[in-house]
Amino acid sequence: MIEARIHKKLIAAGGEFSLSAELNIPKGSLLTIYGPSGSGKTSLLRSLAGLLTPDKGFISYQNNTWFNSEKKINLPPQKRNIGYVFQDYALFPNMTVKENLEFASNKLNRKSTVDELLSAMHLMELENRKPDTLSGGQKQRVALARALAQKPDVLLLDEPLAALDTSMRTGLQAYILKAHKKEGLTTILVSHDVTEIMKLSDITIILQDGQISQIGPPGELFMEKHISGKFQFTGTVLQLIKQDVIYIVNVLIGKNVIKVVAHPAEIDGIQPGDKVVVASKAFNPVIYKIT
Ligand SMILES: Nc1ncnc2c1ncn2[C@@H]1O[C@H](COP(=O)(O)OP(=O)(O)OP(=O)(O)O)[C@@H](O)[C@H]1O
Repeated sequence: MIEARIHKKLIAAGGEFSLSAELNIPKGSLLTIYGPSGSGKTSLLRSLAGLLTPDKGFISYQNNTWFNSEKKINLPPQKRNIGYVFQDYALFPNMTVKENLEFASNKLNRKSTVDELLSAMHLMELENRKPDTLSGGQKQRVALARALAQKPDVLLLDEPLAALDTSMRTGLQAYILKAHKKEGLTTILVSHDVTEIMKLSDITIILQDGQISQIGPPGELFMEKHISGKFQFTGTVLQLIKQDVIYIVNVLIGKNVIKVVAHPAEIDGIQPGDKVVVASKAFNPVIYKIT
């Protein structure tokens, strides 16, 4: 269990605000953090990792104190056994892909751990390359592999799949979930992708202006529970997924994701990011772009 009470004054462009979060995360959970840009998601992860010192509060993992402002305890990051995938990857530039992983892994089973991760992340062909010769998506895969190589207790992921295309993203989502379960990790994932959150996490917190505004299973926070026969909503297209001869369109409406079944002709010209209206016509869903 991670128990944390974190209070930290942050300075945004518009002035000071307080990050103030109380978390009890059972060991083995996969918790996601969702919220607008600047709401404090990265600062919360950095506080847990020991990279940002809270003004007040405490953090413990399995009853071991990592931070306690009153008792003046503040374990450095390397004593917290955390794997961290940063938004900007933070790879060692002078080491190859393989050396980055070897550096992070323990001596015990180093070779098998590194080889397994290189293979799982499709990095075998890149193992002798230096980070500055890799694409953003490739760097992100190396960063994820390196975080797992150190066999952490707690895995902190700051939008780890943001730079990847859909098929790589889907593959790595499955791999994260597998590693999370196999290693019994406690994982905290920052994501803006509601579909990803729904797929991966047991529990989600929504952070707004440094405060937890909602907490619960993502299905409850994001899914529309009572869709009536007659409805008309505006939303943003998240994803179009081809399934045989039809498309499944994931549309974000408020905080809810609606799945609309559409024929190719209906979604002609519609792309992720477009604002659309989802309505019903004779009990069939229709979708059209707002121009
Ligand atoms: N060490 C710090 N001291 C004071 N303020 C900080 C510090 N680090 C970040 N901030 C400020 O805190 C605010 C929240 O930043 P943070 O990176 O935690 O947000 P975020 O929710 O992760 O955003 P994004 O989704 O864009 O990554 C920002 O306005 C930032 O400038």
